[in-house]
Amino acid sequence: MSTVTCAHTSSLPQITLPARPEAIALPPAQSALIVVDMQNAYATEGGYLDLAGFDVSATKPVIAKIHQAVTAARAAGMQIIWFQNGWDDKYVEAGDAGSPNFHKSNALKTMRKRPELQGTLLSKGGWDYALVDELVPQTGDIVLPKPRYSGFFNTPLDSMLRSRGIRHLVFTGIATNVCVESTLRDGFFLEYFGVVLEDATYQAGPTFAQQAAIFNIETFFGWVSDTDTFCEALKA
Ligand SMILES: NC(=O)N/C=C\C(=O)O
Repeated sequence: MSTVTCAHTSSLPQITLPARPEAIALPPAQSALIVVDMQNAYATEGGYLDLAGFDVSATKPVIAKIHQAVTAARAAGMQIIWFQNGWDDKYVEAGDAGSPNFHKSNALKTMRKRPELQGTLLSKGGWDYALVDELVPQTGDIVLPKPRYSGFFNTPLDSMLRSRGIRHLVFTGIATNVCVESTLRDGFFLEYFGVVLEDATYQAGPTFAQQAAIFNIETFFGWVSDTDTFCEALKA
C-alpha cells in the first residue's frame, strides 16, 4: 500500500501511520495532537449538548481513547493542543443578532429558550466551559480558547503551528461533524495534513452525522485512523 509523505518534511524522522484511504507519514516533532473541545459542555450529562437535546451518554470511551492518544503523543514529543470553545460571560464574543452564530449556536438558542440557564453555557470560567476532569493539560501543552467552530478563526492557531514548523494535525474530540471537521477543513485549505482518530471522536447528533463526517474527511480532506493504531505507530 502507498504512503502519503509531505515533500517538505520528508527528510525528518517519520512514523508511518496506517490510515484510510492510505497510510500517511508523520514526523512527530512537526505534528500536533489536537483535542477539540473536551469540555463538560460536550462530553458530560448536564452540559450544553445534553441540555440542548443531543445524546452524550456514550462519550466515556471517547474520553479514555483521547487520554490514551495524548499520553502516547506526548511521550513521542508531539505538541498537544487543547481547544476550549466558548465566550466571555456577557457573550460579547458570541456575537449579537448581526452574527449567524447568534442564530445558529444551539447553546445560545437553548439559553434564550430557558432564561434560567443564561450565563451558564460555554461561559469562560464556568463548569460547562471547563475541560472534563479526566483530561488535564500539562506543562508544555497549549490551551487555546476559540469563539467559533473552526479553531483557525479569530485565534493564533495558524501562527502557533507555523512558528513550530508543524504541518501535520492529528484530531480527537467532540464533535466530529462540527468543530473537528470545521478545523480539519480549514487546515486543509491552509496546507496542513489532517488525520482523525475515529474512535477518539464523537458526533453531535445521530450516528449518520459521524459516518458522514468520517466519509468527507477520508474522501476529500484528510485521513482516518484509530487510537490503537496511532499508539502502535508511535511506539515503533
Ligand atoms: N465542539 C463542537 O463541535 N461544537 C458543536 C456545536 C456547538 O458548539 O454549538
